[in-house]
Amino acid sequence: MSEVMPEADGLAQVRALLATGRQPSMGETLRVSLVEVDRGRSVFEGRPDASVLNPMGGVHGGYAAAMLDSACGIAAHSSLKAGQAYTTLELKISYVRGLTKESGLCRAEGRVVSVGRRVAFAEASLHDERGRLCATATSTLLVFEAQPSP
Ligand SMILES: CC(C)(COP(=O)(O)OP(=O)(O)OC[C@H]1O[C@@H](n2cnc3c(N)ncnc32)[C@H](O)[C@@H]1OP(=O)(O)O)[C@@H](O)C(=O)NCCC(=O)NCCSC(=O)Cc1ccccc1
Repeated sequence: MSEVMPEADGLAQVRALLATGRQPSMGETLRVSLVEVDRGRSVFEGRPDASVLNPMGGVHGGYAAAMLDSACGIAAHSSLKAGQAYTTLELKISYVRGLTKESGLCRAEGRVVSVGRRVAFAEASLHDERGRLCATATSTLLVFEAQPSP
C-alpha cells in the first residue's frame, strides 16, 4: 500500500485499498475482508467455514488472531502520517468464546489507543453473527520511517 501511494497518509492509503475491492493475499486465503476504515478505526468481516478448523473441530485460534491482528494493524495504519510505516511487535489474544463453522459472519473492530513517534497501541474485539463477544486483542506496533522502494 505505502509502496503504491508513498506520498499519502495512512488513511488515504487504506481507503485506496478499500476502493479497489481487492484484499491482500492473506485476506483472500482466509476470505476475510476489510469493510470499513476511519482514522484510528477499522472493521474486518469473515465467515469461518470447514477450511479453518483445528483438530478438535473448532475454528483454529489463528483465524481470530489473524482478524484481530489485521483490525489492530489497519486501525494503526489509518492513523499514520505520510512517510511512516508500521509492523506488529506484540499481540495478546483473549479467546472468550469458541468460534465454530456455524458462527456466521464475524466482525473484528479495531481501535487505536495511542500513536507516538515510535510506538502505537491498538485494541480489537471480535463478535459472531449473533453479536456475541468471541475474542479480544491488544497490540503493540512499531512505527518507523518507510523505506523507499528499490
Ligand atoms: C470454554 C472456554 C475455554 C471457557 O469458558 P468459561 O470460562 O467456562 O465460560 P462459560 O462457562 O461462560 O462458557 C462460555 C461458552 O462456552 C461454552 N463452553 C464451555 N465449555 C465448553 C467446552 N468444553 N466445549 C465447547 N464449548 C464450551 C459454554 O457452553 C458457553 O456457551 P453458551 O453461552 O452456553 O452458548 C471459553 O473461553 C472458550 O470456548 N474459549 C474459546 C477457546 C478457543 O476457541 N480457542 C481457539 C481454538 S484452540 C486452537 O485452535 C489451538 C490449536 C490449533 C491447532 C492444533 C491444536 C490446537
